[in-house]
Amino acid sequence: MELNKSDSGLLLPRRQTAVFSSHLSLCLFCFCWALFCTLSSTPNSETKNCCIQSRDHSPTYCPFVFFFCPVSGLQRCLRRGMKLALKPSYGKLLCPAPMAVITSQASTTFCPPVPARLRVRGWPFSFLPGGSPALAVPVRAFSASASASEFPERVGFLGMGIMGTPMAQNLIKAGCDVTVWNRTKSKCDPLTSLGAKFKPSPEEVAASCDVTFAMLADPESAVEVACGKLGAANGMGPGKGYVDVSTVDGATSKLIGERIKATGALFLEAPVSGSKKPAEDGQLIFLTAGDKALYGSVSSLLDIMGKSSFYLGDVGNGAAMKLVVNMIMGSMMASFSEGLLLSEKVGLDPNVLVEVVSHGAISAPMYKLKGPSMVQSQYPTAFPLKHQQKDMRLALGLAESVSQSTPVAAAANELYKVAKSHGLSDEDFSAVIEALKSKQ
Ligand SMILES: NC(=O)C1=CN([C@@H]2O[C@H](COP(=O)(O)OP(=O)(O)OC[C@H]3O[C@@H](n4cnc5c(N)ncnc54)[C@H](OP(=O)(O)O)[C@@H]3O)[C@@H](O)[C@H]2O)C=CC1
Ligand SMILES: O=CC(=O)O
Repeated sequence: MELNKSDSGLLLPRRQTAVFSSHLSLCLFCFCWALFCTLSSTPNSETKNCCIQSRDHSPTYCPFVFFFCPVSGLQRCLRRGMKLALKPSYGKLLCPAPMAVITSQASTTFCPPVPARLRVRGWPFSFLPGGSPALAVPVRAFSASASASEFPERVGFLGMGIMGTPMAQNLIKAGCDVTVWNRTKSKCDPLTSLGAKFKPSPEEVAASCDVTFAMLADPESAVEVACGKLGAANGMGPGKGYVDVSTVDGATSKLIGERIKATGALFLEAPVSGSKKPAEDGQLIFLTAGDKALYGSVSSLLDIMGKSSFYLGDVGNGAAMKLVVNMIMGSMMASFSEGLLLSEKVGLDPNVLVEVVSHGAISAPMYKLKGPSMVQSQYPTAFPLKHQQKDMRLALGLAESVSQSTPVAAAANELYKVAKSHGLSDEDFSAVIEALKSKQ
């Protein structure tokens, strides 16, 4: 085919040049802005105690942060004296180097708040190393952008277990007005001592809040708390939202969603990936599906509790994604357990196996985290074994529903069942290794 010179020979390079120059101008602008911010700001009484820090607390200067500071509305958070944690993912997107401690150079005089609708998530990052986050997921790139004025006014939290407690704590620490409930009331005490309100039933929590989160053990408890006699649905209505972050199957999630939506409220399923420590550190991954409007209005809250979130469409997709992820995780842990025991039986040091694995392609944070304690037969509970077995069971049901063969997961599930029968339900799921020991 004959090529049109003006189309292929000239215009394309020109376009590239234009893109390059616009990026260059933007970078130049960022630099000037950063310089201006640094020179013109004088920490005042409102800001001098505030800082933004990455998790590694390394005091590296990053000009991009100064550029995004006014855009992100960070000022309003700073004015309220909040200490904001800039998450690693945010840092990576903004800056090629690990970063950053930014003392509050950003003064209120040059950082006027910008309305939320003008805050575009994603586009500014496309020219930075690593490309646009939008390519991978709708990453909440402006994690630090949530100012208190954008939070839903009153937030309810139902279920103060291993996960619910730190999640609610992070909301309280971020300045949200939180009301809690738990079946065992005493577990609410650490939250109320941090400033949370308490209501004696899920219904009353939902009635007194704009949005209510639920973090419950399993499908049965999730349904009971949402749809039972004093369930949250009784307190829901138009203008409210219910976000179920428990790990349940799609059918359960749909049932709860329908009950909630029948009241005129919105529903979002948002199971989380990440265990006790990520929950404490606000580093969870939300797998959401359902009402997109609710996803939008709770995004600032998800930002506080997590490092990223995925919106997956219709209710059921979040649950399915979570079950697939946990099915893989459960099989990985069972296989790792076999490897540890085999290495020991043939005279190798299982600690060295953990080290070897950590250097190669099958390296996983989970092995590094749990391996050393498994070698010592210690299983401090982060993710209870009974919940892992529940997830295997639900994942196998999901596979069955679409006739997908999952023999590895089925075998792993049997091991978790054996471990449960040995009284290990409330131990960490890494205690599944004990099921292999007792077989020998
Ligand atoms: N732990 C982890 O690492 C992770 C867990 N998950 C999932 O999150 C959910 C919660 O996990 P986690 O916090 O670890 O679990 P916990 O067992 O620590 O907490 C379970 C919560 O559910 C409540 N609950 C149980 N049964 C009922 C019931 N019948 N009626 C009312 N409330 C009930 C418990 O109340 P009470 O205190 O009264 O018993 C408690 O608040 C599970 O679905 C789990 O699979 C997801 C990611 C990670
Ligand atoms: O569901 C458990 C997790 O670690 O994720």
